[in-house]
Amino acid sequence: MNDTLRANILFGREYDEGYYWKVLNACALVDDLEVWPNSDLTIIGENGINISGGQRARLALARTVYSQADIYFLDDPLSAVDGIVKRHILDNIILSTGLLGDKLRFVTTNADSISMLCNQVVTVNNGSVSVKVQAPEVYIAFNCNTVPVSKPKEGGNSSKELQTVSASDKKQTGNILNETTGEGINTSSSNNCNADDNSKYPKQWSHWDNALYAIHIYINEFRNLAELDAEAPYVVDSCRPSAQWPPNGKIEIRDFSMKYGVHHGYALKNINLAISAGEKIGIVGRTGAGKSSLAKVLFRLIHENISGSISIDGQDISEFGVGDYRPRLGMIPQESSLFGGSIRNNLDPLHQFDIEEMWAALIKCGLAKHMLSYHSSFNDHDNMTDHQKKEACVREQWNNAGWLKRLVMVVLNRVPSASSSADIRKPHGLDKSIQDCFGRLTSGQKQLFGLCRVIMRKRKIVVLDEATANVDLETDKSVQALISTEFSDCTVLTIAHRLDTIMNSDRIIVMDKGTIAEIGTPRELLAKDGMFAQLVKTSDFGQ
Ligand SMILES: Nc1ncnc2c1ncn2[C@@H]1O[C@H](COP(=O)(O)OP(=O)(O)OP(=O)(O)O)[C@@H](O)[C@H]1O
Repeated sequence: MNDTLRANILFGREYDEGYYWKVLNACALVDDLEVWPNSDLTIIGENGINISGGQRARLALARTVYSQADIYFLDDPLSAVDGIVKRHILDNIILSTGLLGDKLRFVTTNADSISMLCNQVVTVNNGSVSVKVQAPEVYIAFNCNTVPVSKPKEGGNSSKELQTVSASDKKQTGNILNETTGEGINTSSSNNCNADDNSKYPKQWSHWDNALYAIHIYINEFRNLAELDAEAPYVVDSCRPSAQWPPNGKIEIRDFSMKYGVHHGYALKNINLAISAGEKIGIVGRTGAGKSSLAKVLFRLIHENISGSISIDGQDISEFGVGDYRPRLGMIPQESSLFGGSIRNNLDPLHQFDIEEMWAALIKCGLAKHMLSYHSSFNDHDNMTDHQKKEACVREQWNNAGWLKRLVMVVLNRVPSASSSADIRKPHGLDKSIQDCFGRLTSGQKQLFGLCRVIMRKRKIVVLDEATANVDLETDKSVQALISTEFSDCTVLTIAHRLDTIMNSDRIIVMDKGTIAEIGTPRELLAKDGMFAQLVKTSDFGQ
């Protein structure tokens, strides 16, 4: 909700100060409060737009823990946080030593290191289910000392100050974009919340209250849009990138600092960084450390309260219009957005690519087989020969062509052979709606679509922001292998909590409180035995 952090956690329940701070501490949220202008009374935007992915996940966890239910379903609650915070949450919430220690807990996970700690493991594989009852591994509590137990200094608790913040907390364009395309928080369910469509609202609210609340949000959204600061110009006629820009992908960041608002702490503080063309960089750090903020400034999503410069291949990026600049970089965000409509329109809304390119990308990302699985000729797309795949593309092109294009295809001898009688456009070609082909997409499948889009566009600089956090380890490995072949000559910046994802990087950056705390090859950083080594020790990778 567009309300304070506290209201988002209480969610209509009474404020029990002692238990509330216990929950905040157990969710490792106390540290985060230091950089927010009004501690736990800071307004977090609709869908948690003002906070990081890991902070959103921990807020949802705090809400459900605060509700004191008897039975908990925690849907992959730890995938968005780093190893140290993960341990903290296991100790303080999920395991027998934690706040939920005496409750029945169902936890979905793709990490063996977590299932090892459970009494029963239900494995779901291709629709079949197996159950194993086990003695949980003895867990040695990890003393991470990350969070003070006391509540932080009382800062801006007066409603007056609250008003000040909400009035000055104007939205950035990037946030509005995120907000209109984002999916909102997946809260874990508890028996104190309505689990239906109204789960967003406190239980005691009537439908009228809900309707009024919705209208309130609607009006506020318009107000926010009206108050939106003008972005940098879309196109600057005197400085336009050539079609091939950037030629190499070398990045230089000098003395760069950024705040999300005048009342906020620094999200990025005095960043100095030189990345060579083609280098593969892993970016890690505690949740809220500034990793996504670094990606945002690279895409020029933040315009105010910034200082310093960023250049790519020697060109200061602030000199370009944002409309010219942003599409030159590739990005797979924490949550890829898809919209209703055909697969074709989702991959290529501007109709810039031909069908072969789209199919090739879908095949590489392992999505094509879903689309073809019902078709008799292509029951198992993985088993199709290259020739058959090519035939499928030609058939698709033929099916979609008007008479003139078919004529051109005849002249170019690109007519589908009689043997490829399958009309793959119907019912499972690119014009099929995403929903019809995939039903409800998993977050992992959405990410694969994001990858598909980037593969088609072949950018020299690609940023992956927790792109594979929600896919299982095996898929993550194949995605990483795909990235290393597809983007071998590109500069790739990979933000990840899961260390397997970035262990093969040329260099690793460890971020901490908006600064670059460590930088070096994985080997150098391990030998240094600093923050990176600590993250490795606390991660599944370390085990
Ligand atoms: N739009 C925003 N407005 C205000 N503060 C923000 C906004 N986005 C992020 N922040 C704050 O900036 C800090 C850095 O956030 P960022 O998203 O860069 O962290 P992160 O390292 O990517 O975290 P995570 O691993 O949880 O995704 C956090 O304290 C966060 O609360």
